[in-house]
Amino acid sequence: MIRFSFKARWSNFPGHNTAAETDSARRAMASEGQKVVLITGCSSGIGLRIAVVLAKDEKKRYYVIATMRDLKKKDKLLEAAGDTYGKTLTLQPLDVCDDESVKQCVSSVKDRRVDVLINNAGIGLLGPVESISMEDMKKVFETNFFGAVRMIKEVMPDMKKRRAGHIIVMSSVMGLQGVVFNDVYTASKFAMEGFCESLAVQLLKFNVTVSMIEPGPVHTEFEVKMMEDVAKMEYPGADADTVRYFKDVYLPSATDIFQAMGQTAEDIARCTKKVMESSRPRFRNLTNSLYTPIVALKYADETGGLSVHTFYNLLFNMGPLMHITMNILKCLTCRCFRSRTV
Ligand SMILES: NC(=O)C1=CN([C@@H]2O[C@H](COP(=O)(O)OP(=O)(O)OC[C@H]3O[C@@H](n4cnc5c(N)ncnc54)[C@H](OP(=O)(O)O)[C@@H]3O)[C@@H](O)[C@H]2O)C=CC1
Ligand SMILES: CC1=C(/C=C/C(C)=C/C=C/C(C)=C/C=O)C(C)(C)CCC1
Repeated sequence: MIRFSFKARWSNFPGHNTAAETDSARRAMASEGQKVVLITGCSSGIGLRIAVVLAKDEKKRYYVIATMRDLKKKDKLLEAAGDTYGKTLTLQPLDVCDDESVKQCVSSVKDRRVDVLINNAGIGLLGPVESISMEDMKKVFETNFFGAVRMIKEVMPDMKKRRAGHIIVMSSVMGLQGVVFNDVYTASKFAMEGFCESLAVQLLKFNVTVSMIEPGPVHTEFEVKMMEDVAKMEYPGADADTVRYFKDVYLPSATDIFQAMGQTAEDIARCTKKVMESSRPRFRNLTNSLYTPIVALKYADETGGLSVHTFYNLLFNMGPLMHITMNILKCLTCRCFRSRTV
């Protein structure tokens, strides 16, 4: 079992909200006409990049409240944010798994006005189900599903009252299509898709928009933690064949797919900004067109047979072919090839 991230108790961070940090974070205020954007999980990866891209908006249209559960990890964000910190970007502690932390953070926002909520915080979980404890599975749901739900519950009533707002959720292609050995992570993203698909209808009546962003593989800490964990994990409870399929069949294919199809956090941030700025934001937003055919399979055959058997064949019968295909794809999509042809 491989866990990409970890949850920590809010109260375990003595330095999480020092007076100096809070003062400096509060010095900046949203100017009139600026949209207040609250983002969860900004210590690294996609959340960090979205915060920076929005804070650096040329027209200064956004006032970004970048949040993270451990403010000791703020340096990477502040370095990337440069002189926007204290102007269009501010920092707040927030653990999406902690009721009190969520309430405190939203209450610290002037008039509780969050125009755009970006639910980005998330953790992964990979490996044979037999080897994963129920506790670890619950952590994934507590962060990816209940964490986002907790945030939505806190900001939604004010958005409904104001008849304005945009809720954005960092889902995944795994929110639309199951992927072998990602059973629990996939389930948490499916849960989010179902929750938001239902909520979007009610919220439309209040002029509040809901959008899902569905990236495929993205090169972030997520991938780094995965590779680190793979090297040291054992799989108690899983039989030798299953462990072999996971380590020798799935992992090499997943590595190929990351290399060939992987996007950057900057790609996802730009896509998210585009969704925010659209006059009619779409509900679903795949960030990687290479994934469209994979997701389309389930809509082409409502019995589910086509996707289950296609993925089975891709993984177990066409592994070497997939390796070659992914390398060709990697070559075709790499910037150096494009710069030589354009
Ligand atoms: N990378 C990928 O391939 C893809 C990722 N996604 C989704 O994108 C989102 C961001 O992931 P990514 O940037 O790749 O990964 P990272 O691991 O780089 O970032 C995850 C962020 O979530 C934070 N986080 C985790 N638990 C909590 C919590 N309880 N409260 C607040 N913050 C928390 C982490 O904080 P800390 O540093 O404290 O752990 C970190 O800032 C996730 O929802 C993920 O599921 C979707 C598709 C593909
Ligand atoms: C192995 C394999 C696949 C793997 C896909 C992967 C590895 C996707 C990763 C997505 C991520 C990391 C999403 C995060 O939210 C496919 C394409 C389904 C085809 C069948 C074989």
